[in-house]
Amino acid sequence: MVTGTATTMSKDPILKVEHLSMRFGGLMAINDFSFEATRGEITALIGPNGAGKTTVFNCITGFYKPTMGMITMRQKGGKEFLLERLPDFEITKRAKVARTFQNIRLFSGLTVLENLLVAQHNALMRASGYTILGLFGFPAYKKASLASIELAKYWLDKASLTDRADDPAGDLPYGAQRRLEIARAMCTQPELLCLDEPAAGLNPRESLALNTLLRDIRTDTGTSILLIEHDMSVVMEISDHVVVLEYGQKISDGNPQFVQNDPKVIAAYLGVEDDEVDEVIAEVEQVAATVGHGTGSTGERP
Ligand SMILES: Nc1ncnc2c1ncn2[C@@H]1O[C@H](COP(=O)(O)OP(=O)(O)OP(=O)(O)O)[C@@H](O)[C@H]1O
Repeated sequence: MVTGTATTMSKDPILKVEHLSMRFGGLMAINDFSFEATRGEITALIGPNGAGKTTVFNCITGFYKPTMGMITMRQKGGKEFLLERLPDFEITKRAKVARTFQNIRLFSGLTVLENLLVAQHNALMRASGYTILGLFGFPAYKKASLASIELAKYWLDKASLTDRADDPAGDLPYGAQRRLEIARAMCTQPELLCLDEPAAGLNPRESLALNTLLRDIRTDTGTSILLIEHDMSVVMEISDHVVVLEYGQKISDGNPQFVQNDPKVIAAYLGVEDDEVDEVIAEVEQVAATVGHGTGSTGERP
């Protein structure tokens, strides 16, 4: 029995991906993929290795131009941007979509605080009127400069990094670097934050700190989050909505409980055919019972 709810249409979508396809030579990495992310929610994009998750992210954030399809970002005020038509820097600046990468990309020689200030470069340059004189004379620049420090301090605190503010970013432990990357992305004041495997390589304590930071971002700022994640404990604990990809196609879409119990998802992760799922689960339960680790199963499909 599959419990939970499948997703239909979102009432207030911040992101709509429609019929997205991406071809690399002879390989169709993404094939007619559609989903919606709801404003103010955490949406997780999951799937086995090579399913196409990063390719979808790269299409949304302008690193790849999709072969086909439409990606619509709808801001709070109702303004819409077709992301597949914007250059990547405009996707951050105008559409207000920020992202982090699978491999951490901080300015490791700059301090933690400086990393957060660099992220606000665009706003500061605008306030300077794009002139050297502006930097020294414009009251607007001074005001913007103070505001940027306040914003950096806010995110230092949220990411539990205030005591490391003056240390080089490269000296931070791995988990703290991940939180700094997210804090830096938040300093661009995005409406949609895209995180590529934020929990990769984290220990359980760092994973908990990450979950807290992501929940705070959603609750305190209303920023919508789209994340790719392999760590199922993170996905199940913090996501409102989960979309599953396999071989570039959507195989499931719903709340975490629905997706976790969907035989198609179980089959994809076990690497078996859909109709073999019951058989495999029965075998696993039998082995668990034999070695004395009962699964506590009621006999229903998990
Ligand atoms: N630039 C590229 N050129 C050619 N093939 C690519 C390119 N980028 C991705 N691919 C291929 O597209 C498919 C999907 O890759 P992608 O990295 O999007 O998957 P993924 O789900 O993010 O995988 P993982 O979980 O391992 O990071 C893979 O077969 C990959 O080899």
